[in-house]
Amino acid sequence: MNKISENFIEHIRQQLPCHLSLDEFLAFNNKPLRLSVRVNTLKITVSAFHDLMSSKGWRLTSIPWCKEGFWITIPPHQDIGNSIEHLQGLFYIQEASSMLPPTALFDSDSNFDNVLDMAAAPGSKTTQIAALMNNQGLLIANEYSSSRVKMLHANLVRMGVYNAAITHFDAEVFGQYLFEAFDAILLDAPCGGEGTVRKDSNALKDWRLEEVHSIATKQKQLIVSAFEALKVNGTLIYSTCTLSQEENQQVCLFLKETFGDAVEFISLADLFNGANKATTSEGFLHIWPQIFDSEGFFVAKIRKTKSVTRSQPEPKINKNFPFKELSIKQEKEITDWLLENYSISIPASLYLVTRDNQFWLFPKAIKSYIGKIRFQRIGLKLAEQKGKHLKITHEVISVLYRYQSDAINANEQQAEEYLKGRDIQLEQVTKPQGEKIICSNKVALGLIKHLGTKLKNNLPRDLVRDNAVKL
Ligand SMILES: C[S@@+](CC[C@H](N)C(=O)[O-])C[C@H]1O[C@@H](n2cnc3c(N)ncnc32)[C@H](O)[C@@H]1O
Repeated sequence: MNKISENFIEHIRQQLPCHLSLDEFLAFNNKPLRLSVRVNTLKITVSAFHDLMSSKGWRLTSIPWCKEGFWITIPPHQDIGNSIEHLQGLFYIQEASSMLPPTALFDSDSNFDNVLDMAAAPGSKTTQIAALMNNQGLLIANEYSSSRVKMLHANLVRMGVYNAAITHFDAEVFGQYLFEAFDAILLDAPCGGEGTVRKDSNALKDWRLEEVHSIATKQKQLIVSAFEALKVNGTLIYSTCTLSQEENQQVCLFLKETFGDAVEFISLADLFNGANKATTSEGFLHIWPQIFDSEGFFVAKIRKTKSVTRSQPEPKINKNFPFKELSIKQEKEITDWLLENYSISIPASLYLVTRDNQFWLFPKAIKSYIGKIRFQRIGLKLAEQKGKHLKITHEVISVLYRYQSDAINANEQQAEEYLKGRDIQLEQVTKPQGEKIICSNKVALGLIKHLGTKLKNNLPRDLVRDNAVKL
């Protein structure tokens, strides 16, 4: 039994809609969650993924609000988080209700040139948004916690994202630094996590109303910042994995009180078949765990109908940007090197820059944001100059490589060995072939050096997984 504070039960009794039963709510909070994954269409199609994983004994059931999302039943003892397919970024283990905010943002085939994800780590929704943008335009992913920035970056690389830039701020700064600058913003706010008790049995053990109020104060500051950073006609999604109205409806209503009719709530009642079962009178989705047998969640969709007054003056612009664009000649040299040695073409939406002895690929759409805010990391690190030679990075292989017949296609045993950081012995001795890309299921794993007798492992040490496993 999950420990649920009596104070919380009393509090939620007052807020539970009258057509839902408290007993059922408590019973669902003690039910294990259904396992769900989202297919990463930047690396594999849904149908190819379906075929691949069915062959490993998975049964996939579609999630009604996400075309790429599936509840899965899997054979016992499969460690899917350490599987080759997971480490390759073919899928993200993501709770079904957490797929809703990006779906709500990209509803009715919306296409955005620039998106801000204000509280992004570990990146489940950032990587979902990048896939919905098909890696085009610009996706700024912000995270306040330093250790979580690292996870965010690792997930962006694993999932093959190249249209992103990472910032590392308290998200309150965006309204001031990037006023009315984004077509679309997701504020997946830090919250009390009351909807997560099915995966975190202690989530409701020490619940206190004062904490709810304190988090709600922060959420109000963050939603105001988000709204100020939104362009006119832009779309804001506000979401949480908590249930109290203080952190949900009341935060959105506070935004409306602050900005009046510049704030329009867009109803989510028709987002998917059955959404109306969880829709509030304002058109928000308030997902109680028993409605769709999921985590508890809240999603609001907000449009900005007109410009608002800046609450803080425009800050001084920082002109010191250490990266320089390449000359046409240098750019051609690097592009040819990449194509000839690794069969990688640079996508048209990226451009090359250099700093010290490094070469990077930035999304072109970043140009209008440079100097306005400090970035932690932009795009992809491509290569480093080592003497006369260029050394390619693992991240470029992982993100940009598309299968070619001259790659080494590892079998599952070899792929597992490779991800464990081991060399792969060859059954037949052949002529050494030098540096090559090794793939599994035609998706890159990384680099090896073909020595004739074995494939020398060149996976970066921080990506070695002792527990990597073939399913
Ligand atoms: C609900 S989680 C985000 C989950 C993420 N969107 C995902 O789908 O993977 C909230 C995140 O906000 C971060 N955070 C907390 N305070 C913040 C602040 N003031 N500004 C920006 N991010 C903040 C937390 O560290 C946490 O990573």
